[in-house]
Amino acid sequence: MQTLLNNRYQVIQTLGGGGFGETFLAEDTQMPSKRRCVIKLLKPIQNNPQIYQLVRERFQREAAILEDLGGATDQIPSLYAYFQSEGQFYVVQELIEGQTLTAKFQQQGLLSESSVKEILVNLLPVLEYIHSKRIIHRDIKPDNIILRARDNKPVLIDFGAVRETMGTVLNSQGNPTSSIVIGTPGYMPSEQAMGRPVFSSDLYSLGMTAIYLLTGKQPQELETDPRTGEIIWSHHTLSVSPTFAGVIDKAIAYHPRDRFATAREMLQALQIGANTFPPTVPYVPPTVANTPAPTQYTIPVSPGASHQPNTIPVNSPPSYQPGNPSNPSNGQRGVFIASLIAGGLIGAAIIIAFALHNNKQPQIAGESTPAATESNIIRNQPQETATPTTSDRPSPEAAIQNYYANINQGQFQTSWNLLTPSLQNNRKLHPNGYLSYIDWWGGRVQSVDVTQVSLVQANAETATVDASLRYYLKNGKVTPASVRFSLLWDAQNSRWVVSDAQ
Ligand SMILES: Nc1ncnc2c1ncn2[C@@H]1O[C@H](COP(=O)(O)OP(=O)(O)OP(=O)(O)O)[C@@H](O)[C@H]1O
Repeated sequence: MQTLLNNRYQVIQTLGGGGFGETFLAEDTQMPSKRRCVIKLLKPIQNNPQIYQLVRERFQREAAILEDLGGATDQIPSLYAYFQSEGQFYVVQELIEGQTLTAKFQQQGLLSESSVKEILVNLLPVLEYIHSKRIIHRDIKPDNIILRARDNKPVLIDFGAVRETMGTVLNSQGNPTSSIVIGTPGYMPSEQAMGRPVFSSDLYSLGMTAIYLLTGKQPQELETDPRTGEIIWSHHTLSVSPTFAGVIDKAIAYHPRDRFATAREMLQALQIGANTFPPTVPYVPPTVANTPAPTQYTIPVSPGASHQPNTIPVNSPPSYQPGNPSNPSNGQRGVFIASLIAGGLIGAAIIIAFALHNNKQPQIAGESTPAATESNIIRNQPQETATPTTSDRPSPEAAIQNYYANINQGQFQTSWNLLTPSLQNNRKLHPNGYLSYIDWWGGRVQSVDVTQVSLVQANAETATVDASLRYYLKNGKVTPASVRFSLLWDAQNSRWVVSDAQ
């Protein structure tokens, strides 16, 4: 019989091993039940003091975290003991009987939306708790979540990578240094890869885990949108609702600022997001034609070379100058339109924006390019509104087209990010923020046709555009609308963003 570890633990089998250690299944011979446990051995490399120090810290950290956290929730293994023996470090912890999400996927293939949602809903409170302790897990991935056999609850393991945000490391000058990069490529967001994880880094990793379960694709196998940097994944699954996809998209947004700020927010989004909340705004369609919804509207979109990969709030928005109301005849359209706006403008003219932009053609008002002609772009006051310094910008009309093109392509996170924060936070339009937005655009609207776009005014910082839209709703109805958009020039990202719609 093998000697007992620490005179107490009988190793039964090896569960895994990595660069810094090994994990064993063992039996506690000093407990009456001979209960089984998991022992993690961390092996420092003796001749490398830096690594020795890192491993030692990792060991102590995992033990302390498990002691603190594991006692408070049963979805984190409890710490049973930790000890040092012959220069090696051991952590003894609760054995979670069940299978990792990786094993589950390998056994049963793709998981359904409802199964994945259940996992997220059950895991997010654990993350909320960890984050409330100012701890970032940093290595959430299918391998580190075990579905417990007895109740199917997800249990989070492997706390060797956690970073306590309070425990910033100081360098020799006494300045805080960024933490050592720990995490799994693909599952960790870019800020974490740069050594600066934030709480929403864990939400990103959880979102990537969900995508793996829904699509079977590892993060490296997924494409990204060259214009926005966002990950494109939903076409790999046929059975995910736009609302659920929207929640995951928000979790995995490239920039932390575009993600859910907290685990609770993401949890609420999942709980509310089951299409149970009312439409974005109450609306009565002005006219309804019973024409069938068209097949998926597709618009050629060229990657715009000058477009930055991500969304940054617009800097100091200039004050909005309302233009003349256009087509004021329809008294019902206000609220409806507002929701639309928020939702999505675009349709066809991306072509124009990019064609014009890429060709570096000066945007001479009144000059009609072939693309513009195709898209029925009209400029009402061409000579007066042209801005001499903005000749190589995308046109405001094209920005509106681009907005709706994103919606038609299901890129709701991207279109949402084309709204100014104040429009995003407009509770009349979006009572539940982004959730209301995706509920409307993803849940109820099949596509939007931009039948006409006309420039009302433009200067270096603001523009006003009138658009005629046609909404093809999922219930088969078709609803026309006229909307006046206010746009602001976002110099940082070289694009127009929508600040208002009426
Ligand atoms: N508390 C636990 N209960 C049940 N199984 C566990 C527990 N902790 C780890 N395991 C399993 O042991 C195996 C090894 O896990 P562990 O995460 O410790 O090592 P690793 O993944 O090889 O290394 P790393 O720490 O670098 O991620 C995995 O299959 C994991 O699911």
